[in-house]
Amino acid sequence: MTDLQDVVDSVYHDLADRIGEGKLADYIPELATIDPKQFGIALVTTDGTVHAAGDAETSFSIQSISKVFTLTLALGKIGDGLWKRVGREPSGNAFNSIVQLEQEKGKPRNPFINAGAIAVADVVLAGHLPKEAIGEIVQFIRHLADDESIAIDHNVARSETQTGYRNVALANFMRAFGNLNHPVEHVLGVYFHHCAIAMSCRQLAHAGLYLASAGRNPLSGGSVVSSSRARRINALMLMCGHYDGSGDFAYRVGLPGKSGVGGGILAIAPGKASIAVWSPGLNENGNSLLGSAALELLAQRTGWSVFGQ
Ligand SMILES: NC(=O)CC[C@H](N)C(=O)O
Repeated sequence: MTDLQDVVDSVYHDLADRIGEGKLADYIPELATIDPKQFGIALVTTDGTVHAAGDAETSFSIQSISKVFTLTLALGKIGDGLWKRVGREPSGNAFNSIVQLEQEKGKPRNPFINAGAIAVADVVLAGHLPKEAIGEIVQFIRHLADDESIAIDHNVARSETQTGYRNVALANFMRAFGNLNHPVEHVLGVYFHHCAIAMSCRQLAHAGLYLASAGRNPLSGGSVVSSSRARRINALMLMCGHYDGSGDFAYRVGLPGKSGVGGGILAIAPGKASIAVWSPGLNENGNSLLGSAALELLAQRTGWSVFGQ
């Protein structure tokens, strides 16, 4: 099968019977109110052509997928200095685990587990008020997606601020080790708000295009990062983007990917396309169940795994 729209349609069609499978991320009360029977796919090729199916225009909470964009901003600010604060190794633990943080003296394993993303938020916050840092992140994502309508879902941000006790614990732990430079409430304000950004699959696939195009975003026109930085962000997504499910995702899909507990996944086929899938039901690792299945079929049918056909 060569026509990409046919591939996207066939993936949607073959999984349509399973829409609604998986478990909502009910530890964030606002996410427990989402209708689980939704499923969207959007694929944007490096020349900007869009192929979509299902609920590809419906906004959802991008949650941890936002960590790809905050990592990109933090690397832009302090470059390799970031790696003094955050590691580059898979954690083999759940996204909100605290166990390694004590053994490794407050240095999170990677920028995609919650602790690592909280340290990244601290870097983005430097020299700003929290609302300025949040504004910078939203503006960056709007620029990448070439879409000014992208915004924060304030109900989700409030819900997480009220119930994010584990993140408060992680942040305090890092602050005790001297790995946060700003007050915990400020850093978490930035973190909770960037996790609460709402986007559709189509917007998200657009925003990720720089990672598929050697650091350039053909839609917004310019260079976002160098090609070597894009390659490295992809490497981190491949190794760490699905937490303790990263090995399984690499085995089944073979593409750099970043999941979020809102049920979205951004996957990158370098040189070919940026792909966003969304279905709110999660598997046991907190990754979209149908979204992972969709990417597995898509990778099979396009032959796009980074490990060869
Ligand atoms: N894996 C995720 O998407 C987790 C992000 C969520 N905001 C949290 O901190 O728990």
